Amino acid sequence: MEGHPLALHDVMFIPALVAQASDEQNKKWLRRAQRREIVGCYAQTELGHGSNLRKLETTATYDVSTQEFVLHTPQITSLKWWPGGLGKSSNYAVVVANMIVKEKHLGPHSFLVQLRDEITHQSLKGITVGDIGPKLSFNAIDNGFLGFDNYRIPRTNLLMRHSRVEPDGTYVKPPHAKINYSAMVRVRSHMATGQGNFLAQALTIAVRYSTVRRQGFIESGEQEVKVLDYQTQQHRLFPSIAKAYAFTFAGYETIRLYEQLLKEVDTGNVSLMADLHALTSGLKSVVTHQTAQGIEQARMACGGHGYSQASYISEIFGVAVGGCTYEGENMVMLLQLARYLVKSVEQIKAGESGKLGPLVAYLAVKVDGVDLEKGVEEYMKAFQHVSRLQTWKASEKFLKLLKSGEKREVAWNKSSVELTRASRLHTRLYIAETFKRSVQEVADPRLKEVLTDLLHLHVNYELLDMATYALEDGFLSSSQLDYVRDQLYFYLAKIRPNAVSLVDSWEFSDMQLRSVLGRRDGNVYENLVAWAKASPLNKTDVLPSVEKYLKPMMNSKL
Ligand SMILES: CCCCCCCC/C=C\CCCCCCCCCCCCCCCC(=O)SCCNC(=O)CCNC(=O)[C@H](O)C(C)(C)COP(=O)(O)OP(=O)(O)OC[C@H]1O[C@@H](n2cnc3c(N)ncnc32)[C@H](O)[C@@H]1OP(=O)(O)O
Ligand SMILES: Cc1cc2nc3c(=O)[nH]c(=O)nc-3n(C[C@H](O)[C@H](O)[C@H](O)COP(=O)(O)OP(=O)(O)OC[C@H]3O[C@@H](n4cnc5c(N)ncnc54)[C@H](O)[C@@H]3O)c2cc1C
Repeated sequence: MEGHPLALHDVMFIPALVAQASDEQNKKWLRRAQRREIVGCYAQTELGHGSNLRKLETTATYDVSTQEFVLHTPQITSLKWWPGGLGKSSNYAVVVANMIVKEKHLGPHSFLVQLRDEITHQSLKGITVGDIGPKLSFNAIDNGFLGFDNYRIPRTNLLMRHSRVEPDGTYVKPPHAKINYSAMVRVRSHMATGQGNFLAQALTIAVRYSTVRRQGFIESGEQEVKVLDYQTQQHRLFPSIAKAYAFTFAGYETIRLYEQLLKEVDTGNVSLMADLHALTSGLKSVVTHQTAQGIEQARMACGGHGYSQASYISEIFGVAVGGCTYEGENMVMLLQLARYLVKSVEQIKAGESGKLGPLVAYLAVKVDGVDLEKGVEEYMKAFQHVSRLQTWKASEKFLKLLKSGEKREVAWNKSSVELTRASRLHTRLYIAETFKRSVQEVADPRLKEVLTDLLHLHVNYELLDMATYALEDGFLSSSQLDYVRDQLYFYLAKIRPNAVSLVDSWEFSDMQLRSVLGRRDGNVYENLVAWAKASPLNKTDVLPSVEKYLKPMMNSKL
């Protein structure tokens, strides 16, 4: 759970080679990487810049006389900082640097760079590399720093699948300006399933424990109730169970789209890039945020024992919450999706609705009201309405500021909170729609019934959560919201008998969960005592600190 020093080798180094190195280059490097003869990482972020890639400072200047690139770290803020596995484990890196050819700055490009000797593992001359120190979590990964002192690499180490520098310095442009960002898009495409998995782990622990823990009464009776029978406990946990499934379904779709994109790009078709970038930017942001919230609620749902490391939920939280930052800070990525939404509104205003992609076509179609009692389809229309309303509102605000003479960037900044709200609503609509579609495709009728209950829970929970938007223009009435509330409570109770099966179906082993509270056999109390007894503080009855500090204090006459 704390990560693995080779994680980035698999998650980013190899995928960057697959997507960005030419076939010829990969004949040389990929097999070696796959066999782990060389170990690599993805070195992009710098001490001074992570979000704004166009301002990366590491330079790769082409020297036509030797046909080499000279990598250099001009100042302290240009040090690579954060890359996982960079500090100690990797002997190679895909380094993203600002490429300069014939004095022309050509923007961020990726290079394969050897950092350490393959035999001794010592860092090479011209390379400064090390670990950045302990972090909130992921402490089994050596996130590192890296500096170059006019370090030379062959021209052929520029990853040349999509763009090239010829020996004479002629630059051949890629088919899409952002094609070198593909390793990031890949990770973002995988993050919804990865985060769904973290959420699922925390929920398995909390739900299982909530059937072991008995405290208080609902009706006066002989035995105290399992805390899972409290409506508040169900409200805390069950909507997150639905989300863990929803995120997984949405993630399957983005992974499939990424694979499709890879194939299409190889045939020169880059049309999917903008759509997938917008989609994964929003999805990674919403999913990581909601996952972190869900895990924290799962911890609190375990009361005092949730706070103990024996629950293991704090570890899961630490790792999962990193996703709000890595692969693009969430606000920054929500604003990337917002660009796409605003452009869509501009297209509609220009009478070009026909050109809108399928995920944003709803922005052009107004709906006057919904009859929620007719079922999930009507909820989708309500989600579309709130997303459309907010997207138009935020876009109009931005466009009005522009018209009033504000500079584009200033107008954008002044509209950015509203824009991020639009991005979240659009993404939540996407999640609900993929959830609905995925459940419709389930063949087993009993499984479909349980998942349909979860879907109903999800849409009612979500609509209530975004109710202010729907009330704002009178789209939903307060009696409709009462209906949504009643439905929510109905589905909480309906899901209760299946809650343990729903989390058990994820099939985490005790070894994976590492949680005393979430044990499959439910023997929580005996094992909490055993876990406490194993604490290093309990190795001796009396600690050395008694003689050293406590006694002098207790015996002091002052
Ligand atoms: C839960 C973890 C899951 C991870 C799983 C990964 C997959 C693994 C699979 C299986 C393995 C499972 C095992 C899991 C084990 C887990 C182990 C631990 C994993 C830890 C992983 C940690 C990895 C972390 C790595 C990193 O963080 S790398 C660094 C990431 N950095 C960023 O993301 C930087 C963010 N910034 C940017 O991307 C860019 O700066 C920007 C914000 C996009 C802006 O770029 P730029 O300035 O160049 O462009 P703009 O001017 O803003 O826009 C101009 C137009 O370009 C369009 N655009 C931008 N980007 C793209 C793109 N990528 N594609 C297409 N188009 C793009 C933009 O939309 C603009 O268009 P316009 O039309 O509006 O003009
Ligand atoms: C666990 C972990 C693993 C990582 N692994 C890697 C790795 O393997 N390789 C790698 O290269 N990097 C890695 N990183 C770095 C990571 O990708 C960056 O930290 C991340 O992209 C955020 O960039 P930043 O640190 O520059 O944040 P900043 O941009 O400095 O963010 C600070 C604040 O500024 C705000 N902000 C910044 N720009 C804007 C804007 N335009 N509009 C509005 N608000 C803005 C942000 O929203 C945030 O609130 C990792 C980071 C972490 C935490």
